[in-house]
Amino acid sequence: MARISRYYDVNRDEAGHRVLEVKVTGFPLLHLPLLNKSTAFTDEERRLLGLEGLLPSGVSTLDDQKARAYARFQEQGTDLEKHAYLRNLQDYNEVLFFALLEEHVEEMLPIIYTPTVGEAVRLFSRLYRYPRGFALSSRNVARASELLRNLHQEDVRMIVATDSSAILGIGDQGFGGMAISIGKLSLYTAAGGVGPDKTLPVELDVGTGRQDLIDDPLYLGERHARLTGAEYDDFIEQFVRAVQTRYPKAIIQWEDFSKDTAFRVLEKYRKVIPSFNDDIQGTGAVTLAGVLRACALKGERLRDQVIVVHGAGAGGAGVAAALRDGLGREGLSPDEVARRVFVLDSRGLLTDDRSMEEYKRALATPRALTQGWRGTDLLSVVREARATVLLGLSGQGGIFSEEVVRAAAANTPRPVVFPLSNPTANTEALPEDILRWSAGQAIVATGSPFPEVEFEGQTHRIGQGNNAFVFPGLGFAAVLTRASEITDTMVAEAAYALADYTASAWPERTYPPTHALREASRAVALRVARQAITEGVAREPKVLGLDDEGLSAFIERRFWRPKYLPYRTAPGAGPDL
Ligand SMILES: NC(=O)c1ccc[n+]([C@@H]2O[C@H](COP(=O)([O-])OP(=O)(O)OC[C@H]3O[C@@H](n4cnc5c(N)ncnc54)[C@H](O)[C@@H]3O)[C@@H](O)[C@H]2O)c1
Ligand SMILES: O=C(O)C[C@H](O)C(=O)O
Ligand SMILES: [Mn+2]
Repeated sequence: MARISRYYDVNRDEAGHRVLEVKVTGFPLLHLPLLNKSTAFTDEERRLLGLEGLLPSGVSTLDDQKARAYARFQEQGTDLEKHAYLRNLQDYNEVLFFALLEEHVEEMLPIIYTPTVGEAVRLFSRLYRYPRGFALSSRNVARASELLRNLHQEDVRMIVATDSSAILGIGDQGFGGMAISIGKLSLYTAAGGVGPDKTLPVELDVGTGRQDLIDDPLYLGERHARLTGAEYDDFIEQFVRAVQTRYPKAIIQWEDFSKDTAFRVLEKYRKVIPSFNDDIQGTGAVTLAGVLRACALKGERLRDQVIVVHGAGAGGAGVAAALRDGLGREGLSPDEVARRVFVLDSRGLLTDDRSMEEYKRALATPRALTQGWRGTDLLSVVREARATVLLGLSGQGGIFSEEVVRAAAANTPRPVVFPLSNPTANTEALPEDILRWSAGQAIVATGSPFPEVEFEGQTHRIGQGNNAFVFPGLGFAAVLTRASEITDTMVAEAAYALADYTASAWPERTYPPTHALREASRAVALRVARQAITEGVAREPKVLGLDDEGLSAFIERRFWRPKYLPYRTAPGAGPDL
């Protein structure tokens, strides 16, 4: 049996039930978040594990503990305090943290994830309390393999790694990006079924371009400019090689790399180690899914739309590529596709006669198409191209102005407007404004959560178009099938799986409600796993011969759930560390 951790393993008892065999007892056992049941240790476990006298005599159930923790959660004054409270709980007792999250996912998702996680990133060095994850820096990267051996986990399967160069829409955050890696992995466990013992958040601390961080005496990261060029490339290379050695079954999700590194790192490593870029590919898939749903809601097809993507970084380019692919699948030729998707960066429309970064070239509009246009700024493009779909990935709060939204509404009875930038302050337009400017006709989804909008007696639900609906299922499928590679077709399958799931379970909506995140992720995981098997990239022998029912049952069985297992000591366990 594969070992799970230096401190424990899961085994079967005589009756065949799962039991956790600990190699640590006494006080340290109460300080390992993956092992600590705190007040839920039974009297017998307390006796056996040297815990008597270390805990109050009352024994709580997990439900009691949840009730206690939820009451404390509610007493926290601000969202940031709630975030800190939940993060402390996670670092104290992970089963309890995930059990609580499971019960209150709609309420707690915006606290552990977007938008509050953005504040936690900004204030990371100030909020810091307990160690979590793996911090690689320019100072220690040469010894990456050796340092990975300091981690107690023996079988990490899912890594989220950031270099913090473009966190959400708030830019370079130095070491603080670690909070994003942690938040994404919490969703992997809560929604994607990957056990917390199999996840590893990573901060690739290559320095920061922020002088204010370098000058901050409390800053916890490396105090030097970002590595670039060969130094940067070597850093990533050493990280990847070390992961391959220590955790050969691991998958990497690249997160919040700025456009300057995101495409390069993805392309260099996607065939070296199973990996994907969440901002490029996850966002592409989630946006395609939402636009497909929006089209269905208005009784049209994707191929009928003219799409403007505002922002051409990792997110924008990924979204444009996914929509182009979607249009191709509906039968449009490459020429026709080029007339349907218009991408803008900070200098306006990408046209093929312009200078631009290499990765943008494939998304550029032929100059000839813009003949006679009055301009190539956002408003002009919406007007001249007669855009029906407006997708915001520029991180520029408020840039979808009244004029822009009205221009889109003039092109079609039901414009689709998705301001997808995070966190909340970076949203390109507020849902209530979009609905007002479009006389209640727009179909709106946002990257950060927004409450529903009442407009002229109608209630409009605002879907959350966030890659959270894609990455947990996509990554989980790759883990379960031990995919050798995460292919573009697997990512596309995630988009169609999400759209189909939403159509059947939430037919009135663009995206499922967040309390259905886990169900949505399972639907995504099933289809992606099937695609991996069909394409021959699945390496897990147990999934190869399975039909859909068998595959679904396999996913269900492997889905980690927060509950306490009975404990016993492993043979040879010491009294403490
Ligand atoms: N909803 C989601 O799931 C999701 C996923 C990924 C990214 N995003 C959001 O997209 C935004 C960008 O993220 P990214 O990862 O692409 O960052 P990035 O740094 O890779 O790219 C940012 C891009 O924004 C564009 N931009 C900047 N100023 C602009 C302006 N004034 N006009 C037009 N374009 C401008 C540029 O093209 C730039 O390349 C962020 O706010 C992020 O939160 C949302
Ligand atoms: O983190 C999110 O909420 C989504 C996305 O990955 C982003 O960078 O904005
Ligand atoms: Mn991101």
